[in-house]
Amino acid sequence: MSRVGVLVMGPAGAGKSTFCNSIISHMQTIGRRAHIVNLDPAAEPNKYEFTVDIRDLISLEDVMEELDLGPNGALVYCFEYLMKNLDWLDEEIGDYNDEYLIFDCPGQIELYTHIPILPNIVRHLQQHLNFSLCATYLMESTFIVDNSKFFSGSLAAMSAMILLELPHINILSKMDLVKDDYSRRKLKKFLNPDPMLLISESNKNMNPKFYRLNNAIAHLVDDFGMIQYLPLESKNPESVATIISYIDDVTQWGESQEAKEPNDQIDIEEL
Ligand SMILES: Nc1nc2c(ncn2[C@@H]2O[C@H](COP(=O)(O)OP(=O)(O)OP(=O)(O)O)[C@@H](O)[C@H]2O)c(=O)[nH]1
Repeated sequence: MSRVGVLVMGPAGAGKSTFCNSIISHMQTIGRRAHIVNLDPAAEPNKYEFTVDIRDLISLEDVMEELDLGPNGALVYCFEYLMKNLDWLDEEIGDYNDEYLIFDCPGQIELYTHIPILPNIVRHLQQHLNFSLCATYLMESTFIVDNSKFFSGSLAAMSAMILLELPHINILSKMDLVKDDYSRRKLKKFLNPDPMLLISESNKNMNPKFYRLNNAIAHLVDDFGMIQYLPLESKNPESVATIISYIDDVTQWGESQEAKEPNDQIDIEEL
């Protein structure tokens, strides 16, 4: 069997590291071997030890200091450096066969929009290291309680989907923080969204230019037709297990399971 890799992506603070840790803790419970590969050169100390850590190759702090770069420029430099030293990654990942590797990615959004570095790393993992990969993209549910923020977040998620061309799961994280009924009902609409319905509900009193921008993005999301989300509460083991079962489906880990229709089986109220 090839190895399974899960890319955990999303903007800063979306809950990526917490989700990685929850996956590890779930895997420990069910007796599956899993490891975190830290791809964030500015990562903080983590609950679980990183099995592979980009900071052993290069650290953001050193690059900022030595090359006098800001954090974003330094991050791009770190990834370009990683691209030139992929043999380091090969060696570190080495013999982790039949195991589950979780790639915790940095939160800089440009990595998922226009810089071609992540796609190159993805191709390397697939073609050189024989990984079966799944991308997850986390978006914090509390940020997107209004339609405009939902559209802009979905644009970023869509951009990651197009850039990476991987089996992809979009996730609304920190669902436990959304407590009032109105917001929960609203978020339910976002799980399997109808962009044209959402834009028709938008406040017509908004600035006309802003409305036209939202309308244009809504049409893009609608044309693309593949934006859906799964809800996640990282501290709820059942919620984490559900997401892992979808990852297993797309990476074909273990015995093939019956295909599931996302969101037909998950309801916010069930969380
Ligand atoms: N209530 C709640 N808090 C969460 C959840 N997931 C993450 N958090 C909190 O959100 C904050 C940010 O979480 P991280 O996991 O560090 O987010 P990240 O995306 O890795 O952040 P960066 O590495 O800075 O990009 C932390 O304080 C977490 O405890 C969740 O499901 N529910």
